[in-house]
Amino acid sequence: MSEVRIADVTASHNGQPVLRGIDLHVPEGSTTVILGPSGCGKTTLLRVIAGFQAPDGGSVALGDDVVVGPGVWRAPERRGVGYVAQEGNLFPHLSVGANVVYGLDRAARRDTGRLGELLRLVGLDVGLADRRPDQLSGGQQQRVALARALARRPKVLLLDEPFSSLDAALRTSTREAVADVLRREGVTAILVTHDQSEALSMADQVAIMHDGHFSQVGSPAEVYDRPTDTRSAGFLGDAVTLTGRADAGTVRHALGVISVEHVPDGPVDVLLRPEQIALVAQGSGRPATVLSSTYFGHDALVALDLGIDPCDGEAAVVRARVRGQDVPPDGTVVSLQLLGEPLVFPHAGGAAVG
Ligand SMILES: Nc1ncnc2c1ncn2[C@@H]1O[C@H](COP(=O)(O)OP(=O)(O)OP(=O)(O)O)[C@@H](O)[C@H]1O
Repeated sequence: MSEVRIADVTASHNGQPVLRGIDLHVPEGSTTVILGPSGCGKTTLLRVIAGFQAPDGGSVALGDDVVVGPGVWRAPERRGVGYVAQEGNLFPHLSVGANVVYGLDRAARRDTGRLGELLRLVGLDVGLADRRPDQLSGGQQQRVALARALARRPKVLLLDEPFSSLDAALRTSTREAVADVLRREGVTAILVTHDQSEALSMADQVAIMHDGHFSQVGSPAEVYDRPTDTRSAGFLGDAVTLTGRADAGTVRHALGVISVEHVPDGPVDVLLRPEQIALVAQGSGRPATVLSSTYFGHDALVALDLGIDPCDGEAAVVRARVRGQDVPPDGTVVSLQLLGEPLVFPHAGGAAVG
């Protein structure tokens, strides 16, 4: 396995720019998860790394090997890149075993020990080797696709929304099995997903993509706790954005007043996570009225009406996260308290200040 270094990669489709200067370092043996809205360029980046699409500029190196760059073009089959697509793309007419060893040299294809090892590695019973893919569940098919990609001992593994076609329960168990294989085998992997919990639970590093570039790259905790702008914050986890006004070292917003440093006077956005808003005993916090709740079992999000926000003269509504058994009925008047420090950004995007 090798580290991946991507430098200033640009790419387009039919003359339309899609990737606008991508830099990324994926350390050897680690998993980077790319998260971003539909159409922002995630698959295009994987295709450039795999060699299915030529970039307009920039370079990609796998270990010491530059596979594409100025004057360099390595064919996809010579890059040592494994690719697992959304649907697995198994050959429907071949058995599971034949799918896994497809593309290996003749000796390796005959080596049933190696086939058994690969199937066990991804948590599949060796007895499934003679079945056809349509005789397996969706989750089993994705594991076969992973075994096939790992069979060639790739330098790097690319996974493009590999769990998106699976139902919730199968998705979680397949994701855990794949994460376990990646860790145990020390695989260098880049995984694309739309699923925030997938990103937070599988990644050593999360890269948030918007409009063909990364707006933030960092550890899951960094990206969740210290997003660099309100858009990235909204993309990874639930976010509450309040308008506020900075004035001589303080920011006034709908839930109170906070002290800040280095924030120019004027309008700001105040960013919180719903778990930073606590419902406390009546009369001991800022009053609010429960509008509605969305129940998730272990927890719930409660929409709360704060009335007219004096900062902008508009109705302010925030969402707080509470335990599943603590959901207040709609219409109840509750008291709110802020936990921890909110982040402050210049109004309408930009880097965090204060
Ligand atoms: N073969 C193609 N020809 C023309 N345009 C394309 C082609 N493939 C992708 N695009 C366009 O390039 C942009 C980026 O597409 P890409 O598939 O990389 O996005 P994505 O972030 O992976 O999206 P999704 O999350 O929906 O899979 C989109 O606007 C898409 O319409």
